[in-house]
Amino acid sequence: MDLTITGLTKRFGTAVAVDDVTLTFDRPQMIGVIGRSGAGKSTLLRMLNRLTGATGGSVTVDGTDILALRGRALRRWRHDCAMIFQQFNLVPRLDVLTNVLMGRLNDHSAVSAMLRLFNREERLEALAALDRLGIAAHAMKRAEALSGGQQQRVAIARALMQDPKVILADEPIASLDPLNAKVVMDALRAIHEEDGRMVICNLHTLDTARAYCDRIVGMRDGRVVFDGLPGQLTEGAARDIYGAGDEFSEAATSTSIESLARPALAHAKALAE
Ligand SMILES: Nc1ncnc2c1ncn2[C@@H]1O[C@H](COP(=O)(O)OP(=O)(O)OP(=O)(O)O)[C@@H](O)[C@H]1O
Repeated sequence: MDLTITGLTKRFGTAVAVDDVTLTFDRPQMIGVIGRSGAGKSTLLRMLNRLTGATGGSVTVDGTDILALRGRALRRWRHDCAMIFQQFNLVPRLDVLTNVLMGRLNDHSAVSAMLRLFNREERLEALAALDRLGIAAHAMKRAEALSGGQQQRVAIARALMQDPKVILADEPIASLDPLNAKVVMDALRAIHEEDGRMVICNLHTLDTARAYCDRIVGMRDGRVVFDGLPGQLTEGAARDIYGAGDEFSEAATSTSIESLARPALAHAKALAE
């Protein structure tokens, strides 16, 4: 899979949120996008799945112009490109299983989804996705009864129901404590490694990006100011990205997730239980 972003720009009035960004992702890596608040990370991701329109530039996936898609073709792309949000975006009063089945909304009307008209095969698939994330035991609970880390895993299971080629995760751990952050990042990493899906993950924190990502893109004031391997992200490079002076401290961008060897999903599940 080849995702090519060329000269991508987004203006809100006179403010430039994303400024002439050019990036090529030519294989399904796990990519971290880092930068301080307001750097343009969310806007970049939202343009990729067309939640936000672009002001200029292009995005192509295997040669198809994503920004020109309409109707059925746009729905198909959104199906291929699942999005995970900081605030999980579950339906709090619905049970976990139905929330996961919502990942199939494209194949059902919203009405049949609310009436829970999913077939047995889909329900088993949703349960399997929850099991993979270590939370099948919570399938019949209301989503709002789960902890933040569990809710984010429900959101990941919902994304898996789309069988996406790309998972866009917009600050998926920003609302979580370090242990839950680790469980969620382990799950995203395992999904990337085991399924070969591309994961593009906005992160506030350097250490998480270094520990989990194959490639790191640093943004500052809407522009890409770093694009390299985790090992190339030196303190000097980090200073450039965060626009910090001598007072810069990596600790200020740390989630305290220890840079442990990445466990397989089964291990992540055990950790979470
Ligand atoms: N809908 C909008 N209307 C106006 N300005 C916006 C809108 N969305 C984003 N912006 C502005 O665009 C810039 C980039 O915002 P964006 O949310 O993409 O940054 P970010 O790096 O994701 O930040 P954070 O980590 O805080 O989410 C900011 O200056 C923001 O205020």
